[in-house]
Amino acid sequence: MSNNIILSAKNISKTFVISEDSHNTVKHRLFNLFNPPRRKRVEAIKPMSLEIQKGESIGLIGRNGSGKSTLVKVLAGVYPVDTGQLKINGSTMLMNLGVGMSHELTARENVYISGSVLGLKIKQIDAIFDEIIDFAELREFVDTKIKFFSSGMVARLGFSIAVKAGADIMFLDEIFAVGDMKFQEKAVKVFETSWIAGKTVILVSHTMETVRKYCNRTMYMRHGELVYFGDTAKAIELYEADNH
Ligand SMILES: Nc1ncnc2c1ncn2[C@@H]1O[C@H](COP(=O)(O)OP(=O)(O)OP(=O)(O)O)[C@@H](O)[C@H]1O
Repeated sequence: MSNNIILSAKNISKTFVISEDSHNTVKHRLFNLFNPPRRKRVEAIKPMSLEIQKGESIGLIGRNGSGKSTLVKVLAGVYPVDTGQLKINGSTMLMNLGVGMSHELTARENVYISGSVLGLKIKQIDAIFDEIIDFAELREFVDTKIKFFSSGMVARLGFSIAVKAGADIMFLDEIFAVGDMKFQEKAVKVFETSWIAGKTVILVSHTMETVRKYCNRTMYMRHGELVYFGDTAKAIELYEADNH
């Protein structure tokens, strides 16, 4: 892998097998004993190859169900690939509605666990702990189990950890869609500071303005296929043309 390439994927794919269970009442099940529910294959990620350079800010767009979340989960190592190879040259962090957070643990415990997963030592986490909690505006809830948090509060905690502890590659799945307006403004501000400069970011978003503003290249997905990966304006144009 060349020095500047932080992520390289060759022919990766991911298929889910789901059962189309229409037999969900007792009556249906009894009358269909010999006619089990059918299994359906969903090719969430059709074979694709891509390379991302260090420091790039990449947009990921596409309609609901086109495979965006599955792709970031595969690239972040949450799901194993079915085929192909994935090479990552650094630490990764996936931020969406609380993925990676343990709901039975408190905000404090989650900060320490996420920090260690990101490779920080306890002392390093101690040093940024207050900043994380204050940025997330969760001081009052620091010792509350996050299962009692709203989804926006969980997202705020995840985003604050990302901002303060940071991984080499940040996957941000619809982070601007969660959190209240005030927090969204704060999240956007982070993007406008130098934070984004040293990081490699993959931003999943349905808001074209955000993608246009912050992403130097963009991937457009349709039905699990990577239709286009390149210039952001062109990707948005293709997406909008398909959805007219
Ligand atoms: N864990 C899973 N098990 C089975 N099928 C799944 C799973 N996760 C996703 N899928 C299926 O894979 C396809 C792609 O879903 P995915 O969530 O990646 O789309 P998306 O582009 O992120 O959608 P959205 O914009 O709504 O978030 C969909 O058909 C979905 O039903």
